[in-house]
Amino acid sequence: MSTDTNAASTGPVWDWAAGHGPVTGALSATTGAFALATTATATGMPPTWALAIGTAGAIGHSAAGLRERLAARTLALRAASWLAGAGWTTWAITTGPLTWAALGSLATLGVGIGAATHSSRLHEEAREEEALAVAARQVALELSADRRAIAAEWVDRVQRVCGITLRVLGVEMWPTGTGFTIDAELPPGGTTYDRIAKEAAKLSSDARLPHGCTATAGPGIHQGRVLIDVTNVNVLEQEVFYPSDYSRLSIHTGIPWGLRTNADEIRAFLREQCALVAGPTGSGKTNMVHTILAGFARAEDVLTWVIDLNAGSAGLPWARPAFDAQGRPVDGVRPGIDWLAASHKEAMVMLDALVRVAKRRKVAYQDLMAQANTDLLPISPSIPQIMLVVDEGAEILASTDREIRKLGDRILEVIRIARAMGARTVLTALGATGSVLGNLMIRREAKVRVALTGGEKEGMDLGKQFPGSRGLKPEQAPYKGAGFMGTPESETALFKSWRILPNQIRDIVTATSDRHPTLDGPSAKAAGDAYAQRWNPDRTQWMRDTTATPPTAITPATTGGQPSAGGGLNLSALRDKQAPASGPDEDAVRAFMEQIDKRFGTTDEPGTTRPERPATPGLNLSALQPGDGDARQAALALLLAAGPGGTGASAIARALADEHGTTRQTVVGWLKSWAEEGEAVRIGEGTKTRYVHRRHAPDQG
Ligand SMILES: Nc1ncnc2c1ncn2[C@@H]1O[C@H](COP(=O)(O)OP(=O)(O)OP(=O)(O)O)[C@@H](O)[C@H]1O
Repeated sequence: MSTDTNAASTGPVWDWAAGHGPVTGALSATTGAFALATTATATGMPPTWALAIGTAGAIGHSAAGLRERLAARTLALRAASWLAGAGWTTWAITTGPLTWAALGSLATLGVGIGAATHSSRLHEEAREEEALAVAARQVALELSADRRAIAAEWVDRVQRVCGITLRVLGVEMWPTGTGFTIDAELPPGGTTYDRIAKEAAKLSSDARLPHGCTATAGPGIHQGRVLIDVTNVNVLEQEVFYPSDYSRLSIHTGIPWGLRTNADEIRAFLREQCALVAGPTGSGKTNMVHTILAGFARAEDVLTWVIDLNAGSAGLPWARPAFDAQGRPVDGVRPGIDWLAASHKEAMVMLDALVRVAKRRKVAYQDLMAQANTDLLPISPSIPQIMLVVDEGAEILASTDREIRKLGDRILEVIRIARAMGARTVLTALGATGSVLGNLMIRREAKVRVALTGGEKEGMDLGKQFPGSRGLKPEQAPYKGAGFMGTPESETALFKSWRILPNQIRDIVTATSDRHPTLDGPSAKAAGDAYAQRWNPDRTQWMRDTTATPPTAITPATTGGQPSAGGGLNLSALRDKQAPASGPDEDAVRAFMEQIDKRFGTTDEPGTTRPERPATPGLNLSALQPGDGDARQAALALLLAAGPGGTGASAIARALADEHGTTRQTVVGWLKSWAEEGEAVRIGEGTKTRYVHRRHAPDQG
């Protein structure tokens, strides 16, 4: 070890940049004065120079102190210190600094300066604290003036509209900035809060609240108090993105599904309940399914099995990032869902396995339940809940087609037998018509209900979907992703689902990969090979076959002579989804490619088309889909610019870090999905792995 290091580790550490305290300040002043006096005596300097220097110092420091707005007392002390030091130095130069009288008086001077500095510092600190307190009092005063104004306004309003005189005890402004709550005492004489509650619409109108905003009264801390929640910002109208906090959730803590009008999160508690999400085409139902899958992916004790006979589209974005172009698992990434069935056959295999799991759990966990003294299987990361999500599942249940009916029966069997054993369902429906809600099992077991209205009135029987809730009108939520939600824990009211885009789904898949549980031993055994092989590349070939749609032989049906929403069994697999040759997606992609071409000079020769671009919009273009973040697009541009040599995740992440704050892990996810989609080619292994854009890939010449 070097001596330098020793010295550094043992000696005091001086911070020459630090300001002076009472001790160092006094030391600095006295040693400075002493040094000047001895040097001046030795060199014969005129003593008046010291006095001139001291006076200049006193003036300079006072000016600086004034700029810092120091107290007059501190300024006087500083000036006095300079002048006293200068006086001593002048005297010492005249009489000789190396006498006992000179040294003694210098020491006394030092102690005096130190003590005075200490006291002036305390004074400065007290002044600063007082100034802060005055500012805080001022803010509080203004705030409470605001609250007083609100209180007075609402006392008048409730008097005018309901004929009740309230005494407001508090007004709490919501941290979300979207409204406030008034806590008030009802007048004596037996007035109840519901006399105000039933005038909600009139109060909202009297307050001139924007559309989608409400003034709702609820019970206070005792029966003589009322809480009035007033929203003044229309959350329903806004596009609110899924939160970027992917913290761990559990089936027991509830899974957030969206926002109330006061911007509070609303959670679905699905340990024992099933859910029904109804929404006509274009209401934002697919988006909502993704936010539901996002919540399940974040939970440490949930495995999600998805059935989507519409080409598996609800589950695909959650599965694909975990597999490469050949369908092999990608290291370190687990799919955000645990099983995906896009065909009738696979759905049947899945449902059979689920019924076997539920039955097996009943036997296998008898001891565990006896020990825990419960008849509900204790769900935990080691015995996870299985959430079966069936897109347009309600229409499957209502179908009269024999084959589809078999699927429907199995879904109903799961709903009927598996509550205690930890398997619940989330079914979506195009419309909450009588044919769906006529089913007793759904009515009884699926009490977590959502109706996405999007302003659609046809087939929207909100009274049937939310029995007991009066006055719900689709017109109240005429926005995509908005509607009503009610659960056994939370009254039916307006709600807005978050918006979620493909790049965020990929982020969530990556971020939650290490937290998904594995199916417990007895269940996995009961589920058998059908489950163990679910991600087998042969079974998932359809996911990579981007031009094929799994055939779904479903015949439109009528139920009890009544056509279901949209006219018969309107499964979207049957809808004409053939996109035009050039849709908005394709246009956006083309515009982006042109930008890249401009920047990197990669434009095709005039007259050449882009044969490698898939002709069908929406296929194999997710790398460039609009809505993907700037960072992702910038990453793609870098990949393209890297040419045939290619580049890697670290290099891209470094280049994006400053502007976009992108992490390497995120870039890894993008590169993997591009490789999988054929947008990029992976070359080399381990630390030598590089990615080359397909335009520069070796086989493209
Ligand atoms: N929560 C939301 N917030 C804002 N806009 C939304 C929300 N959900 C959906 N949208 C908008 O509505 C459009 C349609 O959404 P989505 O595809 O989810 O509807 P859908 O009901 O599933 O329709 P389809 O059955 O035709 O697929 C989206 O492209 C988006 O522009």
